[in-house]
Amino acid sequence: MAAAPPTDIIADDTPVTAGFYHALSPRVLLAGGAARWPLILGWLLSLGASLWLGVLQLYGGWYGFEVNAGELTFLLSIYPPLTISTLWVLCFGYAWGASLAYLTTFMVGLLSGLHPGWAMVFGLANPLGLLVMALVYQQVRVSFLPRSVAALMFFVSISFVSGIASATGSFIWSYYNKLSALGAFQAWQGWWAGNFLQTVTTCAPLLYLFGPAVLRWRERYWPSLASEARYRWVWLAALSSLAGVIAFLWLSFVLADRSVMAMPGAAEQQWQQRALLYRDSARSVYWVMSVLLFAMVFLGYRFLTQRTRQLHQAADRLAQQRDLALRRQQEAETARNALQQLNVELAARILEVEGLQAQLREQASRDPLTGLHNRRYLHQQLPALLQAAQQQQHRLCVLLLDLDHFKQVNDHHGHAVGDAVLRLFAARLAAIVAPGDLLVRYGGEEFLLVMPAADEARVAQLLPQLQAALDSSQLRVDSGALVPLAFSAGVTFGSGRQDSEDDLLQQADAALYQAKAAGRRTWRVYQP
Ligand SMILES: Nc1nc2c(ncn2[C@@H]2O[C@H](COP(=O)(O)OP(=O)(O)OP(=O)(O)O)[C@@H](O)[C@H]2O)c(=O)[nH]1
Repeated sequence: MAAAPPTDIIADDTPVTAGFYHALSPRVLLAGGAARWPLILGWLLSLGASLWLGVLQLYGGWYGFEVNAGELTFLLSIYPPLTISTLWVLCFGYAWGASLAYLTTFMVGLLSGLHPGWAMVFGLANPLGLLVMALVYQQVRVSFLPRSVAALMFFVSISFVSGIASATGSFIWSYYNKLSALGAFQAWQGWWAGNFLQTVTTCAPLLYLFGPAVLRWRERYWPSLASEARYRWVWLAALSSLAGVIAFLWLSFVLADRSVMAMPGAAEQQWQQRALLYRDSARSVYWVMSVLLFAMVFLGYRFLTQRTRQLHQAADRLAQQRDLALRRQQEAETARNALQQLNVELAARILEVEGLQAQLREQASRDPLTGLHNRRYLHQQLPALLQAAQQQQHRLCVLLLDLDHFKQVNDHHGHAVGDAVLRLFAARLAAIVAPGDLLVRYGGEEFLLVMPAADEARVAQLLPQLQAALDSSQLRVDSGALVPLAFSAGVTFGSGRQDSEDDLLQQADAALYQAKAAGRRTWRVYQP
């Protein structure tokens, strides 16, 4: 046995197993489901049982219990097929139970001798009552499993309204059988009261005991969430209930009135009988009205609480969505800030990298020993200097300077002294360089000086000045000996034609060769 749900009113997404009306439509059934055939077989068996019970009743001649309420005597009608079809309506949907009720009543009507046309109309009574029940349960979402006092009270109230709607069949019956007014009145009383009591006393316990298991079985093969209550047909449910009540009142009074008027005789005793009939019928109406009033108030209350709860849930959902949106916004803000920070850091890193690249470029163009630019730098700069000289139509002066007998310095005093000599020579050279001149360490002990604006006179002044500076440098080694420092130089001003870089370098080299050949510590100018 399933545990009782915590409350009989549950949110919209409550599953069918909690006992909320949710029709298993033929469309769903056609779509499949492993238990499709067992379900159809069950329905056919129910139809067979209904017919069998109906026919048994017909031929057994038993239609219910006779009730004596003072002057009112009526047959409390019992109709077993109604219980079976009500259970089908609640557990599987209106169509299942209504079709079952209609077919059974139609067949029983035919067998009882009703004209087929009348039997067709007669069969509609119970489906009408079941419609009221299905409609109310669909719209006001209260569990039809009577597993709480509230759910049971609700079930009783709906059974009453449904019973009255089902009792419309009694008029067809009375009309067709040409019953007297009193007979029709009795039939009507017995019919609705019977329907009502039968539903409450049979369906409620059966639903209580077996409902959960049946719904679990259904849920296993056709899992579905109860559809959302939209209150679209609440007015219809309310109207049909109201129509049932009005019909009940009207019929009670009209039928009682007709019954009394149809009573024969005018003796005192007969008048007394009439009065008693009126009294008893009025009393039954009061009772029923009390029950109805209670049911209406209860229904209205359930409806309102349910609606309020839904509105609360909707408000909560909205608040949650708003909070979520706010949180998202804050997260986006944080992400944006972080991104901006990253951008700033990235820009700083790019600057750093650019600085490092410039540093690397600078390092790559420098000679680490002397700190002068290197040959690589010369080849980067010389084309521009040459082009500028050619455009301005002046001669470019290129000097190639080479230390004399430098190998001996290395050999006699060691490499460290050789390095010191190279640094000293570079420093003296740098001292005579004018802005705009280009000085590089060209090779081991070779240096190249490009002077865009120098002429022979300037060279003739500069080189002796450089030798003098070297002579006065007095580089003394640990042994106390002075290291002799002299250089030779080859100078070119070009060949007078369109010289290339290589031409100029070869010319300077050739002039240097001549200077060396001339005994060193001298310089020569290239003669084209
Ligand atoms: N200490 C030191 N020696 C170097 C460096 N670069 C080249 N040398 C040396 O410079 C010397 C050049 O020798 P040579 O080409 O014979 O020239 P030289 O001895 O000066 O002879 P001439 O040029 O004909 O006067 C070699 O012994 C190289 O090892 C350097 O960076 N440091």
